[in-house]
This record gives sequence, C-alpha cells and structure tokens, in this order.
Amino acid sequence: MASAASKALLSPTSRSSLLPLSSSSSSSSFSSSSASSVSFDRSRCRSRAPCFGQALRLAVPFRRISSLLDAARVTDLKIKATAAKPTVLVSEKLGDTGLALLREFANVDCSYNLTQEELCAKISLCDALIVRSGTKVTREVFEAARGRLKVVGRAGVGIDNVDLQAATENGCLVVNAPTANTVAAAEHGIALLAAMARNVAQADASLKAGKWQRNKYVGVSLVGKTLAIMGFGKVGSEVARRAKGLGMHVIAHDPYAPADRARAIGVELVSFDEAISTADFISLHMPLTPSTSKIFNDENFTKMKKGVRIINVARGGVIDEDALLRALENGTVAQAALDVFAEEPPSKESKLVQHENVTVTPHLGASTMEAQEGVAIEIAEAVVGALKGELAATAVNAPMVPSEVLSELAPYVVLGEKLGRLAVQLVGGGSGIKGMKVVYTSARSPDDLDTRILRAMVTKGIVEPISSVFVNLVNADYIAKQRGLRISEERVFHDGSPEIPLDSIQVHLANVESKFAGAISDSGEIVVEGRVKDGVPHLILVGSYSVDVSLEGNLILCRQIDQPGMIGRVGNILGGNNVNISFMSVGRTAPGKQAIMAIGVDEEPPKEALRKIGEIPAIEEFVFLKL
Ligand SMILES: NC(=O)c1ccc[n+]([C@@H]2O[C@H](COP(=O)([O-])OP(=O)(O)OC[C@H]3O[C@@H](n4cnc5c(N)ncnc54)[C@H](O)[C@@H]3O)[C@@H](O)[C@H]2O)c1
Ligand SMILES: O=C(O)[C@H](O)COP(=O)(O)O
Repeated sequence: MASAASKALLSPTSRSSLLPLSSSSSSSSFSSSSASSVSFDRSRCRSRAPCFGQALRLAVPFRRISSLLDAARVTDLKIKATAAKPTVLVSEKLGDTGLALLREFANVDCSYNLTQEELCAKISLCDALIVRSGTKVTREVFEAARGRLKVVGRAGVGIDNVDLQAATENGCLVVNAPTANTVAAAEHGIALLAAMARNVAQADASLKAGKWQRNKYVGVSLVGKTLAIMGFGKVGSEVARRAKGLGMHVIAHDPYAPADRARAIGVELVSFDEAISTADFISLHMPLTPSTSKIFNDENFTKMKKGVRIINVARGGVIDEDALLRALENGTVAQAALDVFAEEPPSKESKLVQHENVTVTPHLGASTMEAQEGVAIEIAEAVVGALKGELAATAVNAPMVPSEVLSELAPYVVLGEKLGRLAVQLVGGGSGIKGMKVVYTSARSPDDLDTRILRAMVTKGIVEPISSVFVNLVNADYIAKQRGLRISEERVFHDGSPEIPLDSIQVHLANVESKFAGAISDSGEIVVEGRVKDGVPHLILVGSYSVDVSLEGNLILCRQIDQPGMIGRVGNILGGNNVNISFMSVGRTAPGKQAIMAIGVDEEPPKEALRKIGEIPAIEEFVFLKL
C-alpha cells in the first residue's frame, strides 16, 4: 500500500498530491450545490442509536516532521500508466546526468536565457520547470501555467527566486536540492576568506598588470582570529568545521540552530550583537527572508569591530550594499568578499564591485563540477518522483512526512479522501458547508500519529467535487480556507493495538442540511465513518446507522423500514437495468425499525432505475453517490 499512496498525486494527468497543513478558518461559507448525486427524500428524519462516543477525546498536537509526504488515490495510478510523457522545461544549465535521468521519463526542453515573456509563453505547455537562481518564477509564471505546471524544481538551495505563495495557491509543488552544493558553498566561503585575508585576487591582478607589489599586499593571519558564522545551517556549520581546522575561534549566531550541533563542532552560539561586535571575520550563511533582508545595515555596521572583514556566499539581499560601501569607505569594514549581490549580475558601474578592498565572484558558490552533477541528480530525481506522485523529500511548500509514516498511512489516505467525497455529496440545502471535523480513533498516542495528510485528503475529498478549481494536496488547505471551510480535528482513544495506526476515521459536516436525512447523526451533523479492512477502505457508519461496505465504485444509500425482501426488490430493479451490484449491507436500529441499505454498484444506474427504487413503498429516501 505504501506505493499506492506514494504514487500518482502529481502525475501529469491526475488531480492529487500534497498539502501545507494548518487548520483553516473563515467566517464565510461555501456551497455544495454542484455535488453529484440524485436523491429522493420522503421525510427528513433523524435517527437515534449513536454507534460511537464512549471513548476519550483528545486534542491532536501536531508533531514537527521532516520529510515530505505525498499521498494518492489508487485510481490515479491507473491513469498514470497510460499517460503521455510529461514535459519538463529546464531554464538554466543542468548537469548531464540529471538531464539524462529526466529524459528517461519526460520530454525535456532545455531553453536557457528565456525572457520573462518567453517563460510565461512556454510554461502552459510544461508539467515541470527546473531552475537555478537565475530564473524568477513569479506569480505571473504560475498564472500563465493555467494549472498544468505541477512541480518547480530548484536545482540548488535558495528558493528566494520562486514565489512560494503563488506556487501553493496554484497547487504547484516546489522542490529543491538542498544538500548537494553545501560543501561547494562552504569551500567557496573558505576560499574567499583566505583569498581576502591574503589579497590573492588583488595581488594576482597587480602582477598580471606587470607590477611587483610585495609591501602593498601584506595580509592578515587567520589563526587565533574570531570568525562569526551568521546562520548556522548546512553551509554555515561546514564553514565552521573548516575554519576550526584553520585555527580560528568560531562563534555563531542562529536563533533556530540546535545548541548541541554547535557544541559538537566546538562552536559557541551567541546573540546577533555579540557575534557582530566581537568578530574579526563575519561570514554570512542565512537565507534571504523578509526578516534577514538588509540585516547588515548602517546601524549594525557601526556595532562591528573596526577593521572587520565580511564574507557573503549566502544572498546579496541580506546586506544593504550602500551601507557596506559606506562602511568600507569609513574603514569600519576593512575588506569584503562577495559571491552574491542584491541584483545579479550587479551593474558594471557598481562601486562596491569595483572597490579595491572587495573581492568578488559571480555567484560561484555552488559551481564545482561535483556539486553541479550532484544538484542535477538530486533535482532530477525529486522532479521525476514528484511527477510520478512519489515522495518528494525536499518539498518546500508541502508538509513533510517520513516515508515510513506515509507507507503506513497509505490506505487511510485513500479512506480519508473517499469519506470526504461521500460526505460532501450528502449535503443538501443552500446554506453551504461551514465546518468540518475529522475524528481519528486510534490506539496511538497523539504524538505518534501525524494526521496532517489525512486531514488534507478529507479536505480534498470535500472540496474537489464542488469546486472547479484544481485541488491537490499542496493547495487544498488554502482553497478550503478561501472558501470559509473551518476544519477541526479530534482524537478518540481506542483500546487496541498501537501497531495499527488508526481504527477508524469519521468525517462530520456541521451546520448543514442533508439530502439524505439518515446521514444526520444525533448531534445534527452529517457523519460518515470508515475503516480500513485488509487494506481496503470501508464505510462503517452513516449518520447513526452501522453499515459495512467497501468504498469502491458508486454507492446507493436507501433508508427504509426494515422488512424482508427489500434487498431482492432493489436488486431486481438494478439487475433489470444491467447495473452490476458489487456489494450490499443493511444497518438497522432494531429489527423491523429504520434501516439503511448500502448498495455498491459498478455503473451509475439510469434515472429510471433510481426512480423505481424511490417508488418502493418501504423506502423513505435514497441517494446515489459517486466515490
Ligand atoms: N553562493 C552560493 O552559490 C550558495 C550555495 C549554497 C547556498 N547558498 C545560500 O546560502 C544560504 C545558506 O544555505 P544552507 O544550505 O546552509 O541553508 P540552511 O537552511 O541549511 O541554513 C540556513 C540557516 O540560517 C538560519 N537562519 C535563518 N534566519 C536567520 C537569522 N535571522 N539569523 C541567523 N540565522 C538565521 C537558519 O536557522 C538555518 O540554520 C542560503 O541563502 C543559500 O541560498 C548560496
Ligand atoms: O542557493 C543556492 O543553491 C546557490 O545560491 C546556488 O545557486 P545557483 O544554482 O544559481 O548556482
């Protein structure tokens, strides 16, 4: 089942995938009037007999998890098998091995140096786009894709050139290649540190210009000097490791870095002010975000030791470049070594670039043969995997769930979506759905059950049948929120084996009328509950009636007075209309009282057959549902 869930959601022809998960809320509501169903309602009644409820209810704390979750509808797998090859646009140079991997699976269009207009013109023909830092993947690009673009692959770390919000809103997964260039960037940082301290670039240019300036290019030593690493992530910690080897005293500032990782390398984590005011060298390794933009500004340069030296292999935008120029001119900053710039390439007239105490490289941090091969392979695998609907462990705008969690939740993922799809088709009236609750019954401790993917799939199941927008797991939560669907979750403790992640999932839709009154529970909500049996999702509760049918194909629910011969009569009508019955189940409150008959059918019965079923006197209401 693992592969069933881990495949298909991003397949080019399928509508499914991954989601950024947080509860949605809003005051408006959304209507379910377009849900596909045919119903006949003689009386809107509410039955009694609750079939659950004695168990302990717990709030679900969400666990922080670290790799990507993908999930699927089994049917999508079938679609994928016959799908045409997807198209991948590669807009910047990518290593050969990565290209070869892509070509095995997709049509690959390598079009470099596209203008924004050219990119927008091409993108609606592409299922995936692979970029480095030179392509701006803006909202305009996502909108121009008109729903076809499923994945953007960033062949590198920084995703500041990709509009993640627009990607999410358009249901496009963004993946990056976060590890393959770490060492290259760290090595480049060390290269710039040493080159700057010993004036290598300046001396080289001078000698090539025919000069022999030994006194001019006396450098400074590194050993014993304090290096402040700003941003103690992958690159920062590798720079720290290497700088320790050069005999430097290394401190770091990173509000989010684990202290034990720093301790293990022999690095002290300090405050921002302490780092910049005590360091002889400052090396920047934080991402460019709204809070780090121009963080190195006039105010902070004045806090630095006079004669400090700065290295930036992170992003140009973290430095206010005008302020740096002023600091260089007034001597606060003795030297700077810059691989990255606020605008790339920087203007030829840039005084910063031309400054004699500034060493520059044209964004070469990741540019080693090894790193580029590694990045190309990493991103090609991630993009192909995402297009196949497999795990995308490096997704940046979707929840990350370890593959082992995914594989055990796989059948429940399918169940969640089917229950959502079923519940929404039971909605009647025009008031719209405002609240959805998902109740998980499990023997696991709340910490041991990550429900985000399940909630996402229920949401998808509810939203998709009533929405013309493309819904997948990347954007389902966002779309639900836009439509005013409030989502809550509950945990019910089940006294069973914790080896089994879930006993059942219930979906409640609150404040709604139902076109099938039997689906309304005592609490006044539409309730459906399902369970996975032998890997297959089953419906076990409708409203307050227990049933037991596998959730496959289509379903007819009939509420009737329990009496002999009902199954035969309905069966005859369907059989007479060439409709194959795959299963039947009757749930009743008591012999001779109200009952619900659930009938699985392979095809949609003709209207005439449904009308005849509705005319059976004992049948009080029925509804036809597509699963
Ligand atoms: N020049 C290049 O070619 C090149 C190559 C690789 C990476 N990079 C860039 O280097 C940067 C770091 O890459 P990485 O792979 O180490 O990323 P990373 O995510 O592993 O590390 C970034 C670290 O910065 C920290 N951080 C976030 N906000 C901070 C703040 N306000 N103050 C201090 N620390 C903060 C984070 O907690 C994290 O630990 C990124 O911007 C990336 O794009 C550039
Ligand atoms: O963030 C990164 O991975 C680096 O800045 C490398 O960017 P590049 O792929 O454009 O060289």
